[in-house]
Amino acid sequence: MEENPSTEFLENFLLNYTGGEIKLLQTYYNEGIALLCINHVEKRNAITGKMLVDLRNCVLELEKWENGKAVILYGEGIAFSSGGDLNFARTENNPTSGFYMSYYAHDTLKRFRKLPFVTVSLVHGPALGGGAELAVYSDYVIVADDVKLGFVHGKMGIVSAWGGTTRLMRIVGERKALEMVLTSKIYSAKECLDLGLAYKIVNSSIKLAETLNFVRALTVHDYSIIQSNKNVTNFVSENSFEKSLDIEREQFYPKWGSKLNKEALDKRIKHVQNKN
Ligand SMILES: CCC(=O)SCCNC(=O)CCNC(=O)[C@H](O)C(C)(C)COP(=O)(O)OP(=O)(O)OC[C@H]1O[C@@H](n2cnc3c(N)ncnc32)[C@H](O)[C@@H]1OP(=O)(O)O
Repeated sequence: MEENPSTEFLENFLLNYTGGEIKLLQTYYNEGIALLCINHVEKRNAITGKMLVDLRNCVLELEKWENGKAVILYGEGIAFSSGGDLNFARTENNPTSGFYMSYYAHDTLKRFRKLPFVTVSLVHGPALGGGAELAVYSDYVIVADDVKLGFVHGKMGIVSAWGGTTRLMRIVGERKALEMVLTSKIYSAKECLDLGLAYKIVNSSIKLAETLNFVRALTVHDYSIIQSNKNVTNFVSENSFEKSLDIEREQFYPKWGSKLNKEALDKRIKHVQNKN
């Protein structure tokens, strides 16, 4: 296994797994607000290798945005994200592939955390496994009233792949984070709010409009003020954050392709049952 794989090597590997896209929408750029859209609707916004590459390209583009103020990460269709693509999980079911995926995603998401903009995840419907991990990377998690959020990795014989436990602990504290990852429980909007994971609940039928209003209220000042404030808050404990991601990856990748993981992947997986 290459311990410091190049970006080019990792992208060639991940781009074998196509489907879906993550794209930047400039609809509200005039207000300093970017939309980062997860779109793989037919697979409940499962994140393919190609979508991890898309995400990185979006983050690289955002890094160049001089007068930006905020980014809203959201999912098209009826889910925020069903997590890592099970096609990739079943095909690349070995620790080396797990290491490569995790290494690449960590690097992208560390860059996302360092953006000098207010970041907000608008989370609705299922947000499971890697989907829950992506959700907690933002400064603020806004949940719609239909959210079903769960760190279901344990049920899959793995632990978090993309740094989600490190982020989760920072948001909800050690004991609540541990409870969430140890139980793999699926949380409702009210439970997310009570945990301190969600900052606000929005109505699922007008969720983007409500989230935009929340973001507008936070971004009334000039972009230079917002970015300076974000540069300060981003800096605080950055080193321990990055070190913790390294440890999280060391725990994750040997479990990718383990006996437990294989047994879970061999089953028909549905973490949330439809009511009808
Ligand atoms: C990074 C590590 C990780 O993320 S580990 C966690 C991986 N994620 C999962 O295990 C989620 C498994 N999926 C589910 O629990 C359900 O599909 C959820 C998301 C609750 C949606 O249920 P429901 O609305 O009834 O839809 P469904 O099950 O019929 O699925 C529709 C189609 O989407 C697919 N799908 C779903 N999740 C994934 C996924 N993670 N990767 C790839 N495909 C996924 C389903 O297989 C189904 O596809 P198809 O229509 O049968 O072709």
